[in-house]
Amino acid sequence: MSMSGLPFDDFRALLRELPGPDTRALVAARERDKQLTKPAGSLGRLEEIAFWLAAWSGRQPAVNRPLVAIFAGNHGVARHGITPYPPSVTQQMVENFAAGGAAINQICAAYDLGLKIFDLALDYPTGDITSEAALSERDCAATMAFGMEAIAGGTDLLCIGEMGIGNTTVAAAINLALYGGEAEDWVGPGTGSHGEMLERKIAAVKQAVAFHKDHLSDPLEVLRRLGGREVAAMAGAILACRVEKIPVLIDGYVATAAASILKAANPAALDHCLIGHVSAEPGHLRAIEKLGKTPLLALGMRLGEGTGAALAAGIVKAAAACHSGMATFAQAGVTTAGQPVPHQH
Ligand SMILES: O=C(O)c1ccc[n+]([C@@H]2O[C@H](COP(=O)([O-])O)[C@@H](O)[C@H]2O)c1
Ligand SMILES: Cc1cc2nc[nH]c2cc1C
Repeated sequence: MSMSGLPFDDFRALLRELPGPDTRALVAARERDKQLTKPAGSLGRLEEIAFWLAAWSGRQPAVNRPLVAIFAGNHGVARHGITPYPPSVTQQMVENFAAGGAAINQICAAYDLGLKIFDLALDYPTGDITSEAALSERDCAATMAFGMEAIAGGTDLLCIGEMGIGNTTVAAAINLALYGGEAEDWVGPGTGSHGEMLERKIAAVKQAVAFHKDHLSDPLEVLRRLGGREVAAMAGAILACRVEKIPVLIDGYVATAAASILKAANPAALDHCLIGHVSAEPGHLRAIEKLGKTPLLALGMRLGEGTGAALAAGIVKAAAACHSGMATFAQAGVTTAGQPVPHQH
């Protein structure tokens, strides 16, 4: 997209004019569903998923090129001792993804999903959100635009994942800014912060939101000040999918925080998205409820790296396959529900 005026202007315009669902494809899917060889409604949520795919892809439900995108970033706030792992682990895990050794690699192989990793200036952590903005407006907008390019190679279902030591602190700060409440409502263990480390994490989130408090009514300012590069890129990718008619599965606590920025800017902005899995991170369910969504899976995972979304992609693939592959009653010569058969004694 071309950048004109202030760096955020194009995103603000895009967020105001988001395309709606394709009602023709939605009606066609509802009609087809009625004819499939199953009792009406018997595929439960799989039917809803098929309708959602139709509405937001604009065609008969199909998942032929599912893709997991992992965005990786590093965070200045990590210097406060708020996470048990050093920021160098972000780069090391990026290498592990490339070598095929991470959990997400195995899930992608098991479910036949593509995987792309986008590492975002890992040697240059974002600003420490407790005392400065994470990103300049120019950097934030450029990173959102970069995220929009994640789908350039083509996909028909995007799973949004991330990797970034310290980013559950950033996600908690975003949620506190967007939704209020107490820092304790939004801060959880992340990779394993407990005791004094968890107290420092809570203090950092409080301090960050207090420091930026006069600038948090604008969701893009929340992203720029309290977010990070992978968070901005995820927001951009979700937005690009809306424009390109690509349904989206959102992963855990951090990916949901990125999505929440868009929802705060336009209440309809996440209608093309489902939450793949509710993380064990305690604030995740609360954040999902704020979005008015119901996660597809609850497996007690708290890994990130797109794993929850990727597992849910298996269900979405199955929903599309049922909808598009099943025979109709007429094709299979199966009798439809009609008048009740007289009761025989
Ligand atoms: O997405 C989640 O629900 C989630 C919950 C806990 C941890 N993570 C991952 O753990 C990393 C951030 O944890 P932390 O403790 O360093 O903030 C980052 O790489 C995330 O992908 C992710
Ligand atoms: C090892 C490790 C793997 C991860 N994957 C996503 N976040 C992660 C954080 C750590 C620490």
